[in-house]
Amino acid sequence: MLDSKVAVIKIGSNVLTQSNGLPDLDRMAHLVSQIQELISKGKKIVLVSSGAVAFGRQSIPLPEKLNPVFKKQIWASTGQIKLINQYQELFGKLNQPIAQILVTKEDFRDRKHFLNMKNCVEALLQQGILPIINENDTVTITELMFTDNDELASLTAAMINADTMILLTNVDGIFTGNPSEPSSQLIEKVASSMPEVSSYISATKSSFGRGGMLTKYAMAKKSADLGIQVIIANGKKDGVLSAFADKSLRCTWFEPQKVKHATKKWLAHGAQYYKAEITINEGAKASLTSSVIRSLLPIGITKIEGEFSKGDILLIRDEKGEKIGLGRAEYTSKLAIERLGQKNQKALIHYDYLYLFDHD
Ligand SMILES: Nc1ncnc2c1ncn2[C@@H]1O[C@H](COP(=O)(O)OP(=O)(O)O)[C@@H](O)[C@H]1O
Ligand SMILES: N[C@@H](CCC(=O)OP(=O)(O)O)C(=O)O
Repeated sequence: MLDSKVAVIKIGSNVLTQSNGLPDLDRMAHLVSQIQELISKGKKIVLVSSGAVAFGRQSIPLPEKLNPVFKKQIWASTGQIKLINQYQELFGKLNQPIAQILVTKEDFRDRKHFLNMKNCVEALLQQGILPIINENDTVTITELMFTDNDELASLTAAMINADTMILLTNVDGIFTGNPSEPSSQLIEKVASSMPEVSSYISATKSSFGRGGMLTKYAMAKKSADLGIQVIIANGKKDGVLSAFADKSLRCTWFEPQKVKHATKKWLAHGAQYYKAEITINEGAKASLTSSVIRSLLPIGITKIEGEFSKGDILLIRDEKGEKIGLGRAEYTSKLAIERLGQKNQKALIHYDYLYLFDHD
């Protein structure tokens, strides 16, 4: 495990909930004091906390037959107040100011929203205020939703250039089988050279969680590829964050790769957020994937599908239709179509805003 200066800590619903569904306020208080201890040691921490639906469900009984979307909206909107009030009370006792940030997927797609959000989080950290982020569950339904808060934590870690992401759940990490089976062993380290460990993970979720261990693994792997060390650990265990600080934590640790440029981190998460698609010819593909730094010029583009504005994310395909990367448009689709296949035109995607899936 490496030292950390800037960390995103994500707390799953199960960590904050007892098996009977009631909020686990003792656990919450214990985690709060450990987070505050890390902050007092000079660490910059952003907290991504689930729990709104769990807190709402516990206090607002709703008819079984009610539309599930309404149920979620009601529990999330009522539960978020309880959740944040509880954090306010607990951190308040330790004189730690907090801020609440509720976000949607759209806020990560739109470059302006993204930068506003990033600036806000950085300003809060600079003032010693702990940002507590959750999904704005009342407006995010179906395709607008993050897979779960592990995805949100991973996007946040990339956004603030965190060196560490800690995913706290109700098991010690990823096991070689069902964690409750005695024969299952904890996988302590995941390196990029290792074969996929996803085959060990079953789709079962803990009773109050949303994404399950598979999204945790996918997000952890992606973040580690971007240069962020990731820890999946048991938030139900006493002293979990203190053990992280003194490197004695029992967990699954993802070894970080070379740190990627901030913009490329934003793009790396853009796979689901792209606005339009472009196809490039073999020459352009060879040029982009060579070791020389190159931008994508209109002469190498053969097809544009969909409309886009300057700043939107574009998916790049090769002539066989294979997805090869993502990039940020330097100008509109209208201009790009006019310049398609032409020489001596400004690059549609500048190298600094280009992210290649396999060759980056
Ligand atoms: N191979 C595995 N190793 C560890 N946990 C696993 C594995 N396969 C499935 N799981 C399940 O994943 C659950 C954690 O994911 P999730 O329910 O999303 O938690 P959270 O609410 O903390 O996000 C564990 O409680 C465990 O039951
Ligand atoms: N935004 C939701 C959390 C959804 C979610 O991802 O939960 P979890 O899998 O426990 O991290 C809430 O606050 O209830």
